[in-house]
Amino acid sequence: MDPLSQFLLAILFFHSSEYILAAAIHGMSNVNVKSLLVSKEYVLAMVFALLEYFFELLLFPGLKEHLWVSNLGLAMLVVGEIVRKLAIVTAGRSFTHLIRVYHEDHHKLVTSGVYAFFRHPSYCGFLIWSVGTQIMLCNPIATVGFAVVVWRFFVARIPYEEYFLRQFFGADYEEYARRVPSGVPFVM
Ligand SMILES: C[S@@+](CC[C@H](N)C(=O)[O-])C[C@H]1O[C@@H](n2cnc3c(N)ncnc32)[C@H](O)[C@@H]1O
Repeated sequence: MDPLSQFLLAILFFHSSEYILAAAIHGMSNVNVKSLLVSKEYVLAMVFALLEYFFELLLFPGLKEHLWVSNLGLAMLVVGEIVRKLAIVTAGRSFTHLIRVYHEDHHKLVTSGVYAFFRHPSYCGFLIWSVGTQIMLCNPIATVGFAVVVWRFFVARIPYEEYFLRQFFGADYEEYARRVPSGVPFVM
């Protein structure tokens, strides 16, 4: 299969599986179109990626013929998808797409499975997945762009999320955070 078809399939699989998992874990009545995780910024980024792909295919076709680069991107995409989905399944009802700011009884601190290796496995997985999509398309500009934008997004999000996790789980979260790395590069 060519990289463009793989890219379109990867996007379709990622979003439909996010929706299906959210519905399976939280119930159909608790999911809506937002569970597809498609924001305006995200659509713009993907349109930019496609424009770069077609522009370079037309002007520098040789750039798109590095099979090993495409396969490296495909491998990253698969690894990222697996890490993220393992995180969602492991955290179960504790995993919500929106960051919880109030504690609910069924929200338990998860420290097992992939959470024993990283505090933010789903973010780590998404970072690998998103950069992998661009390496697979042999898109040099979008590869750097996606890495910087997605990384910056998580750099801002993680302290906010952990502020509430510390409020909910106190010393247990402190001890967990001391022991387990974030999983996102350069985030302690
Ligand atoms: C989109 S999920 C992301 C979870 C985690 N940051 C990750 O990358 O796998 C965000 C929700 O997960 C919850 N959460 C994050 N880490 C958690 C943990 N170790 N145990 C339980 N809930 C957690 C947060 O309270 C938040 O509502």
